[in-house]
Amino acid sequence: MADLVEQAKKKASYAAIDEHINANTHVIGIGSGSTVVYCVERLAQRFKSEPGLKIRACIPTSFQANQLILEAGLPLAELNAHPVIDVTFDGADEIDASLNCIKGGGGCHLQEKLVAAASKKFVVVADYRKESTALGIQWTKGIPVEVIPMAYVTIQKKIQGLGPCVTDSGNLILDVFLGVLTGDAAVTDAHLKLITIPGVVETGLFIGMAGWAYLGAADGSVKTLTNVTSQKKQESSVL
Ligand SMILES: O=C(CO)[C@H](O)[C@H](O)COP(=O)(O)O
Repeated sequence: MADLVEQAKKKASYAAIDEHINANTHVIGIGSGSTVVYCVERLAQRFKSEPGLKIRACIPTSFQANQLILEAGLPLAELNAHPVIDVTFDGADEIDASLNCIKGGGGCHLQEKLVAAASKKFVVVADYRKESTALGIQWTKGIPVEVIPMAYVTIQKKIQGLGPCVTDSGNLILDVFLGVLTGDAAVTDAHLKLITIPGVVETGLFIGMAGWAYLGAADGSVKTLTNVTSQKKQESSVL
């Protein structure tokens, strides 16, 4: 089982890198979690063996991603130096039919969302366990919500989340279960309900950002899902 899941993560990651990295890809966002490890592995293989690739900068979304980039010998840079990213690869905790995602199971969703929002293309990589018809079915631990420490108790009274854990930005994470979110409107409502509370910095709901999802299956195949509306919105929002 564990081997099948790791194989699925690897196959999905390799397919995503091979389809989205070419001679015109210069700035790449690197997400966080166990699946993107394989993206960085494949990226480094190609960077070292294909002189035609002109990768100038890899932008991390966490301390973990920072170290992955450094250890792979890829060029590390920060978002402030490269505010427009060609493509970002990231994992997800759950992905619905519109490619809306719950992210932040690793506590990195604030920086992940900043990098995703600066990217012309946002590509999600995951294994078969993450695909869902509605958010909240597969990932039942709740939506990760990043809050500033001073507001932790007042916010917890309002939304009854479980936590906290400390993020790379020095904030706290509360996990808030709002039930099963069926359809784009329900996902947006849940995000708005949380983000409008004073002291909430970001939610783990990534709405209309992912244009592609590569999902590794247990049989070794990779399923590709696309959302053309999100692709266009994402590309136009960073230009
Ligand atoms: O959002 C994330 C971290 O904040 C991760 O991308 C998400 O938790 C998926 O991780 P993994 O690839 O290990 O399943």
